[in-house]
Amino acid sequence: MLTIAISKGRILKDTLPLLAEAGIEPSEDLSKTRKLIVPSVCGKVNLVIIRATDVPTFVEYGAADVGVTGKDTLVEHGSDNLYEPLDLNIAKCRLMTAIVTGKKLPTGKIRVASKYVSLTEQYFAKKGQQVEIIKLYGSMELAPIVGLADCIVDLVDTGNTLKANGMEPLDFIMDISSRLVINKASMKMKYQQIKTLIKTLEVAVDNRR
Ligand SMILES: Nc1ncnc2c1ncn2[C@@H]1O[C@H](COP(=O)(O)OP(=O)(O)OP(=O)(O)O)[C@@H](O)[C@H]1O
Ligand SMILES: O=P(O)(O)OC[C@H]1O[C@H](OP(=O)(O)OP(=O)(O)O)[C@H](O)[C@@H]1O
Repeated sequence: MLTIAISKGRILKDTLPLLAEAGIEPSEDLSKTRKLIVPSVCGKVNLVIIRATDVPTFVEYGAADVGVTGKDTLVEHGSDNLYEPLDLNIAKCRLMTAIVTGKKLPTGKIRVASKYVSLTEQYFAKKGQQVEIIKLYGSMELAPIVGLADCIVDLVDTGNTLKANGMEPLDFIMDISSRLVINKASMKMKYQQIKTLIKTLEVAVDNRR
C-alpha cells in the first residue's frame, strides 16, 4: 500500500487529473467527503488530504510515502530529508515582494509581513537589507494597507489580489510550482511502485507542456 499526501485546495484540484493518468482515482468525491484518508479505487493507494504546510512533515516522518506540495512550502520547511524527483508544473506562480502602489520602501530597517518567515529572512539577508519580519498566516495584502508592514512577501499569479488591494509587485524572488516529494526510506522499501508512479507522472506532465 502506498500513501500519498496531497494539499487541499488548488493543488488537489490540479493533482487529481495527473494521478488519474497513473490509474489512481479516489473512491469518494474529495470535495464532499469529510474523510481525511480516502482509498483509491484500485485499492493500492491511500490518499491523505492535509494542509499544504503539513505535507513535508508527513512525508519526512514516513506518515506518507509520497507527497505533493508547492516549492514555496518545501523551501520554507526545508526539504533536505526528502527526495524531490519531479516538478509537476501545476499551481504555478511567483514569490514576490509587493508594496502599496506608488510607494517606495523607507530607508533603513523595514518591516515585512509574510507567512514565509524563513524565505523572507534569507532573501533580505542576501540583499544586505535589515528587516523585522511579521509572521502572518494569510491575507498578507492587508498588512501594508493598515500600517502593519512596509511591504509583503507573498505569492503572485495574475496579480489581481494585489491590484484589488491597491498594491503592486516589487521584486521577483522565485518561481513556484508543485513538486512530487518522496520519503527516503519508502523510496528503498517500495522502490518498484514509486518508480512506476514517478515515470507515469513524468509522461503525464510532459504531455501537458
Ligand atoms: N494564486 C496562486 N496561483 C497558483 N498557485 C498558487 C497560488 N496561490 C498558492 N499557490 C500554490 O498552492 C499552494 C497552496 O495554496 P492554497 O492557497 O491552496 O493553500 P493555503 O491556504 O495557502 O495553504 P494553508 O492551508 O497551508 O495555509 C501554495 O503553497 C502555492 O504553492
Ligand atoms: O495573483 P493572484 O492570481 O491574485 O493570486 C495571488 C493570491 O493567491 C494566493 O492566495 P489564495 O487565493 O491561496 O488565498 P490565501 O490568502 O488564503 O492563501 C496568494 O496568497 C495571493 O493572495
